[in-house]
Amino acid sequence: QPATEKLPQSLYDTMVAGNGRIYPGYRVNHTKGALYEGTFTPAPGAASLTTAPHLQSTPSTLVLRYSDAGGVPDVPDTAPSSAIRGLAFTFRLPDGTETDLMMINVPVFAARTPDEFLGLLRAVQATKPDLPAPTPIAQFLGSHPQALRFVQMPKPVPQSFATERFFALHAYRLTNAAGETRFVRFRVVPEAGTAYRAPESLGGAAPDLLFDEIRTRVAAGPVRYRLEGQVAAAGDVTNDPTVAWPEDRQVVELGTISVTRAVPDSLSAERKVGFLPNRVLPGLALSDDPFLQTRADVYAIAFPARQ
Ligand code: HEM
Repeated sequence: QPATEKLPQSLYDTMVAGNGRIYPGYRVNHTKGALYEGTFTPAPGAASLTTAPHLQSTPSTLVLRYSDAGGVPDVPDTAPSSAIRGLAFTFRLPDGTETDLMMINVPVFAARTPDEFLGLLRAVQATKPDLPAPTPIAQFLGSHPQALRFVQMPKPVPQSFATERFFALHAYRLTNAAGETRFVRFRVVPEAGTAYRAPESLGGAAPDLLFDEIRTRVAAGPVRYRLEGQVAAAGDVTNDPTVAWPEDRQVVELGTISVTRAVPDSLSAERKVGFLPNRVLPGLALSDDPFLQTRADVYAIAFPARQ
């Protein structure tokens, strides 16, 4: 990468190029999605970790968007390129204060740094059908075990967006009223439990299987998730989202997410909505994970480009 090249712009441009064509008004990644509303009620233990206002006692309203990764608006939900799914939230307090959380349905990422992620995107794009082995992507995966593990990780199609777990991946730095600071990774666990579809059940599945399902489910009653914070122990890595923290780390229940309503005319509504991994509030700060700032810089390019 030449020194003059700006990383966020390169990431954005490379994603656009990877899509092969532009869908005006749509996101360049997580293009297929749907907007919902709901509420968040903090759990009593949340304030032990942070003074962030949405994690005290006042409920927030939520705007949230379910998505399939990839750059194609009408991709089938069962396509391999849709296997990474997103869930992004804006929490809005009664005084208008806002904070966001962005999650995907895998607990670790494919790249250790944004620069390495750019390398992965470029290796994918440089791999043309008739190239001799080893192809650029095979070479990349051969020299980046975290990326190989990400590619090989099982990513079954969930029964529903309501039976999937989601992870914010990057550590955040939380400070409580006593001034104690801890690193936390947020995740969301479905109240219905996790449930996945058998691959042999997917033949002939409707292209909008999961988006149709969640609309019907929410219309019948609220869909609930638990927001949890996994708390780092001393020495746990906070700047690399490919490194999972051991599962025996303390997990604090932070509150209940209730998805209550599909936003009518989601397609035009979601265009005006954007989420940012660095939209934080006092008591909740970024860690030293370089993705948080670089991603925010990429999203700040992507949002105006689709208005
Ligand atoms: C350097 C790495 C990454 C790049 C370049 C990138 C880029 C993008 C872009 C350009 C969009 C569309 C944004 C918009 O138009 O508003 C997007 C959406 C999204 N990204 Fe990333 N992303 C990266 C890493 C991640 C990670 C690690 C996560 C998970 C924690 C994530 C979760 C999401 C979600 C959930 C959306 C959809 C947001 C929505 O529904 O509006 N991304 N990403």
